Amino acid sequence: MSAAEGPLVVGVDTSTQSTKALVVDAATGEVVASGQAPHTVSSGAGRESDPRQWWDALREALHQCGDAAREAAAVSIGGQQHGLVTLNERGEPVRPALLWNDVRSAPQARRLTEELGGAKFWAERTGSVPAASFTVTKWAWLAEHEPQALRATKAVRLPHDYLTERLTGEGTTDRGDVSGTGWWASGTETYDEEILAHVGLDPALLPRVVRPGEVAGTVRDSHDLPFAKGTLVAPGTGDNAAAALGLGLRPGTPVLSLGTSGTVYAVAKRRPTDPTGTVAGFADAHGDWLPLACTLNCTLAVDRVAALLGLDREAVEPAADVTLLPYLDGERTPNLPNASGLLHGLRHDTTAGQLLQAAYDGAVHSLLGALDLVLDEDADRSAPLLLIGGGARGRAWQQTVRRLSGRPVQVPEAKELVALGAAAQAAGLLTGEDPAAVARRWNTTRGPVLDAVERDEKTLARIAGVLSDAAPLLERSTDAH
Ligand SMILES: Nc1ncnc2c1ncn2[C@@H]1O[C@H](COP(=O)(O)OP(=O)(O)O)[C@@H](O)[C@H]1O
Ligand SMILES: O=C(CO)[C@@H](O)[C@H](O)COP(=O)(O)O
Repeated sequence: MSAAEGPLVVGVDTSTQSTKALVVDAATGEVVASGQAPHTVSSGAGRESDPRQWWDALREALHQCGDAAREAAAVSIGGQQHGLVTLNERGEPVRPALLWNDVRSAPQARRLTEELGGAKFWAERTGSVPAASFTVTKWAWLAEHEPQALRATKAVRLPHDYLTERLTGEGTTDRGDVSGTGWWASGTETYDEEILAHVGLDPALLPRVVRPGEVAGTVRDSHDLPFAKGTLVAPGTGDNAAAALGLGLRPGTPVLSLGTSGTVYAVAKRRPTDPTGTVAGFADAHGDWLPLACTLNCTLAVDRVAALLGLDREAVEPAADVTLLPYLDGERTPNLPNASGLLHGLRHDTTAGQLLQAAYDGAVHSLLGALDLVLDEDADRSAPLLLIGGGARGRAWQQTVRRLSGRPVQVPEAKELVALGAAAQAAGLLTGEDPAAVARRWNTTRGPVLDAVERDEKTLARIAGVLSDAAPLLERSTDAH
């Protein structure tokens, strides 16, 4: 037996690149054991993963946790948002999942927006104007390109739903993750029958939306994970909503997450409805809202630039007048799904380190541009930004965010805030507490605060100028994609 004070809970983050599992003492928040296993994502025009890999990675991550995982009294799965998982009558994937960063459905996003009353209609109805990331556009893409796969589909799930269902045997989701589908009406908190009918998706194929604090099910008999039959399973949620829980986030505190995606968000009491489409009006996993802006090019794009230059990711030099828009995967914020990377201002004396710094600047510029839009008017604009995700460990990321935001930056010591948030949700099931209050009790935001420095307005203005002048080029796709 472990020496934990309280019951043990397991929190999982099944994100784009890997699945991470934490075994956490529900009384103290101490991480008793952890594990991580990678997934593969297809390259080329699309971004797809086989959902069965997520299960295998979960099994491997739990195996790394050793005996502690066997003692878990409750478990919760947080996962990458938006991915379209299509299952046949046996619950097997019909085809690989289409992921959030697959921009092939950009034409469907444009078409659906126009066909159903325009951007304002979508923002009012679902909280968001659908971009290529949203599940509804992926379903429309499948209908057009693979009608046979559509016909074989007997259940539609999100990534976290898929794993939860394999644990419990029941098709469930939660309000946080379902709010990123494009077929959930955020005003009424129900599936939107008009939108579903428009895209030819039978609501019977969709999972039940479990309420915050409700049990999604219990671990069933036949599985190959170390959990005992009957272990409680929490609703789970999307990864950003899980991190919000994991930080015990209160309204108005901004978060910047640097992972495969870059995201900026805050908890809000008011339901977001941004008709420009910059801010997605997600629900959180708690009963409030999570206005959020997301970029497709963050740590992977900058690491790629470093690799091309043959540099360590920390080998930056002050960026001079060179601008690099690192839109290697197309971009969502700003909405340029066909874009590719763009370099401007290269001179004989430009160094590789300056080019690398320019990539960081380009990635952070997009996120900070959306920061004011996700905050309510009464939010304190001088409060520290909470910096999380794998990139938050990097000094170059930290310094770039400080310089371009002009705000203090707090870097929590806790590394896996998505998995911690899932663990807090599982703990809340056992104790009846609000999961965000559990996370506050665990003191998950503890970590150094880096003072504010003067905001680098010159660099921000230069990047904005290149972005605006290069608009026609950035809207054009290259031949290969
Ligand atoms: N010490 C570090 N400095 C900078 N970046 C890092 C560091 N450690 C990990 N990363 C970056 O973090 C990314 C993974 O972040 P993570 O939040 O786990 O991603 P995701 O949840 O999207 O799979 C990797 O792409 C890597 O570039
Ligand atoms: O699409 C979004 C948010 O809308 C992404 O944030 C995904 O949820 C993927 O997350 P990571 O794998 O980067 O954590």
